[in-house]
Amino acid sequence: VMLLGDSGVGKTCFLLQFKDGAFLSGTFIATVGIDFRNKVVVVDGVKVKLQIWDTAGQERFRSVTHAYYRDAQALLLLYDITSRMSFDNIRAWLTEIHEYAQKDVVIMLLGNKADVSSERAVRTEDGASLAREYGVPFMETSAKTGMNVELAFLAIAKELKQRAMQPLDEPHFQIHDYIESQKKKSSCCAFS
Ligand SMILES: Nc1nc2c(ncn2[C@@H]2O[C@H](COP(=O)(O)OP(=O)(O)OP(=O)(O)O)[C@@H](O)[C@H]2O)c(=O)[nH]1
Repeated sequence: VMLLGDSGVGKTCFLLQFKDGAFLSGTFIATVGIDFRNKVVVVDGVKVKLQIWDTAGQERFRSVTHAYYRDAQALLLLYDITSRMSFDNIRAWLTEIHEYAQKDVVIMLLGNKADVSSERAVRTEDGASLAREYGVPFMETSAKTGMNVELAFLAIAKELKQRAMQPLDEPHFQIHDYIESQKKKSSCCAFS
Protein backbone atom coordinates (compact mmCIF):
# COMPACT_ATOMS: atom_id res chain seq x y z
CA VAL A 1 0.00 0.00 0.00
CA MET A 2 1.42 3.40 -0.93
CA LEU A 3 0.50 6.75 0.57
CA LEU A 4 0.53 9.56 -1.98
CA GLY A 5 -0.32 13.26 -2.03
CA ASP A 6 1.25 16.71 -1.72
CA SER A 7 3.84 17.49 0.92
CA GLY A 8 2.21 18.34 4.27
CA VAL A 9 -1.19 16.67 3.71
CA GLY A 10 -0.43 14.28 6.59
CA LYS A 11 0.75 11.00 5.02
CA THR A 12 3.38 10.25 7.68
CA CYS A 13 0.98 11.13 10.51
CA PHE A 14 -1.73 9.00 8.89
CA LEU A 15 0.59 6.00 8.85
CA LEU A 16 1.83 6.57 12.41
CA GLN A 17 -1.75 6.89 13.66
CA PHE A 18 -2.59 3.55 12.09
CA LYS A 19 0.62 1.81 13.16
CA ASP A 20 1.05 3.17 16.70
CA GLY A 21 -2.18 5.06 17.49
CA ALA A 22 -0.05 8.16 18.01
CA PHE A 23 -0.06 11.72 16.67
CA LEU A 24 2.85 14.10 17.08
CA SER A 25 1.55 17.63 16.66
CA GLY A 26 3.68 20.68 16.12
CA THR A 27 6.81 20.10 14.12
CA PHE A 28 6.55 19.00 10.51
CA ILE A 29 9.44 16.87 9.31
CA ALA A 30 9.08 16.26 5.59
CA THR A 31 9.73 12.70 4.44
CA VAL A 32 12.89 12.29 2.39
CA GLY A 33 12.44 9.76 -0.39
CA ILE A 34 10.43 6.82 0.87
CA ASP A 35 9.98 4.76 4.04
CA PHE A 36 7.80 1.80 5.02
CA ARG A 37 6.09 0.12 7.99
CA ASN A 38 4.35 -3.24 8.27
CA LYS A 39 1.12 -3.92 10.10
CA VAL A 40 -0.89 -7.12 10.27
CA VAL A 41 -4.67 -6.77 10.32
CA VAL A 42 -7.21 -9.55 10.68
CA VAL A 43 -9.89 -9.60 8.01
CA ASP A 44 -12.71 -12.14 8.43
CA GLY A 45 -10.39 -14.33 10.49
CA VAL A 46 -7.51 -14.14 8.00
CA LYS A 47 -4.27 -12.31 8.76
CA VAL A 48 -3.36 -9.77 6.09
CA LYS A 49 0.10 -8.22 6.27
CA LEU A 50 0.07 -4.70 4.93
CA GLN A 51 3.40 -3.24 3.89
CA ILE A 52 2.74 0.48 3.83
CA TRP A 53 5.03 2.82 1.94
CA ASP A 54 5.12 6.45 3.01
CA THR A 55 6.32 8.62 0.15
CA ALA A 56 7.72 12.14 0.11
CA GLY A 57 5.20 14.59 -1.32
CA GLN A 58 7.84 17.08 -2.40
CA GLU A 59 8.30 17.39 -6.16
CA ARG A 60 12.07 16.78 -5.98
CA PHE A 61 11.53 13.20 -4.78
CA ARG A 62 9.01 12.24 -7.49
CA SER A 63 11.49 10.27 -9.58
CA VAL A 64 12.32 8.14 -6.52
CA THR A 65 8.70 7.38 -5.71
CA HIS A 66 7.65 6.69 -9.33
CA ALA A 67 9.84 3.60 -9.25
CA TYR A 68 7.65 2.10 -6.51
CA TYR A 69 4.24 2.65 -8.15
CA ARG A 70 4.49 -0.44 -10.33
CA ASP A 71 4.64 -2.84 -7.37
CA ALA A 72 1.84 -1.19 -5.40
CA GLN A 73 -1.43 -3.08 -5.03
CA ALA A 74 -3.23 -0.18 -3.39
CA LEU A 75 -2.80 3.59 -3.26
CA LEU A 76 -4.17 5.92 -0.62
CA LEU A 77 -4.25 9.37 -2.19
CA LEU A 78 -4.49 12.15 0.38
CA TYR A 79 -5.29 15.84 0.22
CA ASP A 80 -5.64 18.29 3.10
CA ILE A 81 -9.17 19.70 3.52
CA THR A 82 -7.61 23.00 4.66
CA SER A 83 -5.52 23.32 1.48
CA ARG A 84 -7.33 23.98 -1.78
CA MET A 85 -4.08 23.52 -3.67
CA SER A 86 -3.56 20.00 -2.33
CA PHE A 87 -7.07 19.16 -3.57
CA ASP A 88 -6.57 20.82 -6.95
CA ASN A 89 -3.40 18.75 -7.40
CA ILE A 90 -5.31 15.46 -7.01
CA ARG A 91 -6.03 15.32 -10.75
CA ALA A 92 -2.29 15.55 -11.46
CA TRP A 93 -1.67 12.77 -8.94
CA LEU A 94 -4.27 10.60 -10.66
CA THR A 95 -2.59 11.26 -14.01
CA GLU A 96 0.74 10.10 -12.55
CA ILE A 97 -0.95 7.04 -11.07
CA HIS A 98 -2.40 6.11 -14.44
CA GLU A 99 1.01 6.55 -16.01
CA TYR A 100 3.10 4.58 -13.51
CA ALA A 101 0.87 2.20 -11.49
CA GLN A 102 -0.70 -1.12 -12.43
CA LYS A 103 -4.07 -0.85 -14.19
CA ASP A 104 -5.98 -2.76 -11.50
CA VAL A 105 -4.43 -0.94 -8.52
CA VAL A 106 -6.95 -0.15 -5.76
CA ILE A 107 -7.19 3.62 -5.25
CA MET A 108 -8.87 5.46 -2.38
CA LEU A 109 -9.21 9.25 -2.09
CA LEU A 110 -8.88 10.68 1.43
CA GLY A 111 -9.56 14.24 2.59
CA ASN A 112 -7.32 14.46 5.67
CA LYS A 113 -7.23 16.95 8.59
CA ALA A 114 -11.03 16.80 8.93
CA ASP A 115 -10.55 17.83 12.59
CA VAL A 116 -9.59 21.38 11.50
CA SER A 117 -13.09 22.36 10.41
CA SER A 118 -12.53 26.09 11.09
CA GLU A 119 -9.94 26.24 8.27
CA ARG A 120 -11.80 24.04 5.81
CA ALA A 121 -11.07 25.04 2.18
CA VAL A 122 -12.53 21.98 0.41
CA ARG A 123 -16.17 20.97 0.85
CA THR A 124 -16.92 17.32 1.58
CA GLU A 125 -19.19 17.27 -1.53
CA ASP A 126 -16.28 18.39 -3.72
CA GLY A 127 -14.16 15.47 -2.51
CA ALA A 128 -17.03 13.05 -3.01
CA SER A 129 -17.79 14.39 -6.46
CA LEU A 130 -14.16 14.12 -7.65
CA ALA A 131 -14.02 10.56 -6.30
CA ARG A 132 -17.23 9.69 -8.17
CA GLU A 133 -15.79 11.13 -11.37
CA TYR A 134 -12.80 8.77 -11.10
CA GLY A 135 -14.82 5.84 -9.69
CA VAL A 136 -12.82 5.59 -6.48
CA PRO A 137 -14.00 5.36 -2.86
CA PHE A 138 -13.72 8.49 -0.73
CA MET A 139 -13.80 9.54 2.88
CA GLU A 140 -12.62 12.33 5.11
CA THR A 141 -10.09 11.39 7.77
CA SER A 142 -8.05 12.79 10.61
CA ALA A 143 -4.60 11.52 11.41
CA LYS A 144 -4.89 13.60 14.59
CA THR A 145 -8.08 12.11 16.06
CA GLY A 146 -7.83 8.81 14.20
CA MET A 147 -11.17 9.34 12.43
CA ASN A 148 -11.57 6.78 9.62
CA VAL A 149 -7.84 5.91 9.63
CA GLU A 150 -8.36 2.28 10.53
CA LEU A 151 -11.40 2.03 8.28
CA ALA A 152 -9.35 3.14 5.26
CA PHE A 153 -6.70 0.46 5.81
CA LEU A 154 -9.26 -2.22 6.71
CA ALA A 155 -11.22 -1.57 3.54
CA ILE A 156 -8.00 -1.85 1.52
CA ALA A 157 -7.02 -5.06 3.35
CA LYS A 158 -10.46 -6.57 2.70
CA GLU A 159 -10.25 -5.74 -0.99
CA LEU A 160 -6.72 -7.16 -1.31
CA LYS A 161 -7.62 -10.32 0.60
CA GLN A 162 -10.65 -10.82 -1.60
CA ARG A 163 -8.54 -10.44 -4.73
CA ALA A 164 -5.91 -12.87 -3.46
CA MET A 165 -8.22 -15.57 -2.14
CA GLN A 166 -11.56 -15.53 -3.87
CA PRO A 167 -12.23 -17.29 -7.17
CA LEU A 168 -13.14 -14.83 -9.90
CA ASP A 169 -16.70 -16.17 -10.36
CA GLU A 170 -17.74 -15.50 -6.76
CA PRO A 171 -19.52 -12.22 -5.96
CA HIS A 172 -16.95 -9.48 -5.64
CA PHE A 173 -16.42 -7.58 -2.38
CA GLN A 174 -17.66 -4.03 -2.97
CA ILE A 175 -15.24 -1.59 -1.37
CA HIS A 176 -17.60 1.38 -1.93
CA ASP A 177 -20.52 -0.39 -0.23
CA TYR A 178 -18.31 -1.55 2.63
CA ILE A 179 -17.02 1.95 3.35
CA GLU A 180 -20.50 3.51 3.16
CA SER A 181 -21.95 0.91 5.54
CA GLN A 182 -19.08 1.35 8.02
CA LYS A 183 -19.34 5.15 7.85
CA LYS A 184 -23.09 4.91 8.57
CA LYS A 185 -22.42 2.57 11.49
CA SER A 186 -19.91 4.93 13.09
CA SER A 187 -22.09 8.02 12.62
CA CYS A 188 -25.12 6.18 14.02
CA CYS A 189 -23.12 5.15 17.10
CA ALA A 190 -21.55 8.55 17.58
CA PHE A 191 -24.99 10.12 17.90
CA SER A 192 -26.79 7.33 19.72
N1 LIG B 1 -4.79 18.98 12.63
C1 LIG B 1 -4.20 18.01 11.92
N2 LIG B 1 -2.90 18.14 11.56
C2 LIG B 1 -2.36 17.13 10.84
C3 LIG B 1 -3.08 15.97 10.46
N3 LIG B 1 -2.26 15.17 9.75
C4 LIG B 1 -1.06 15.78 9.73
N4 LIG B 1 -1.11 16.97 10.37
C5 LIG B 1 -0.01 17.95 10.50
O1 LIG B 1 0.39 18.31 9.18
C6 LIG B 1 1.80 18.45 9.09
C7 LIG B 1 2.35 17.57 7.99
O2 LIG B 1 2.14 16.19 8.31
P1 LIG B 1 3.02 15.02 7.67
O3 LIG B 1 2.37 13.74 8.06
O4 LIG B 1 4.44 15.16 8.02
O5 LIG B 1 2.82 15.32 6.11
P2 LIG B 1 3.31 14.47 4.84
O6 LIG B 1 2.17 14.40 3.89
O7 LIG B 1 3.89 13.18 5.29
O8 LIG B 1 4.46 15.41 4.22
P3 LIG B 1 5.72 14.96 3.28
O9 LIG B 1 6.52 13.98 4.06
O10 LIG B 1 6.49 16.22 3.00
O11 LIG B 1 5.14 14.39 2.02
C8 LIG B 1 2.35 18.14 10.50
O12 LIG B 1 2.59 19.36 11.16
C9 LIG B 1 1.22 17.36 11.17
O13 LIG B 1 1.22 17.55 12.57
C10 LIG B 1 -4.48 15.89 10.84
O14 LIG B 1 -5.21 14.94 10.53
N5 LIG B 1 -4.97 16.94 11.56
